[in-house]
Amino acid sequence: MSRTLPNIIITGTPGVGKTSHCELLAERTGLKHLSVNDVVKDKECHDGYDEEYQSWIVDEDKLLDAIEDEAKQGGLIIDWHACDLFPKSWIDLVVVLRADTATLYDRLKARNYPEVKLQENMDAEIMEVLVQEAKDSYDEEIVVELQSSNADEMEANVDRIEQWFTQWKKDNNA
Ligand SMILES: Nc1ncnc2c1ncn2[C@@H]1O[C@H](COP(=O)(O)OP(=O)(O)OP(=O)(O)O)[C@@H](O)[C@H]1O
Repeated sequence: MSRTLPNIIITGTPGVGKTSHCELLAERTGLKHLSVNDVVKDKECHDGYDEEYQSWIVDEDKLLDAIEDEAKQGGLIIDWHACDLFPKSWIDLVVVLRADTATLYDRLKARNYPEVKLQENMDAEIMEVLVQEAKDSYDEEIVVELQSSNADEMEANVDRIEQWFTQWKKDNNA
């Protein structure tokens, strides 16, 4: 069964602005902001908490089971710092947000991240880990890389994704 609404992944290194983009986009489009972090916590899709990294150890199979029904219906904006776990057939657009390193450093520092986690995330952004993961996991034509270092860029990104959504609906619900 084909979806009447698309599923969009908004991904990128922690701190690039995924949540901020998803919230704004959800308001504008009526799509549902699916914070994977919240699903992992609320539906206990994890094997415990890693104190050193201060993050959940995600059980990907449980996570996929938890969101499968909703994803198959469509209409989700999936907010997560990884993208390779979601089946290709679920996904219509993958947005990889980027931020310049000085900006990202300040954002992560402001969160009081443990040093090891801060360094790992900075390295991931510099090495373009998420861009590569997205390109390796999905057809290149559905992967878009957008800058998110300031408010103007965020506004322009949300406008652009909203336009894509309007076009998708025209193309798929004729
Ligand atoms: N384009 C932007 N312009 C200005 N500030 C931004 C922008 N994007 C994010 N921020 C700010 O950076 C901080 C981190 O943003 P946000 O929580 O949206 O990132 P995230 O990618 O969702 O992080 P996480 O993966 O940890 O959930 C917030 O304080 C947010 O207001």
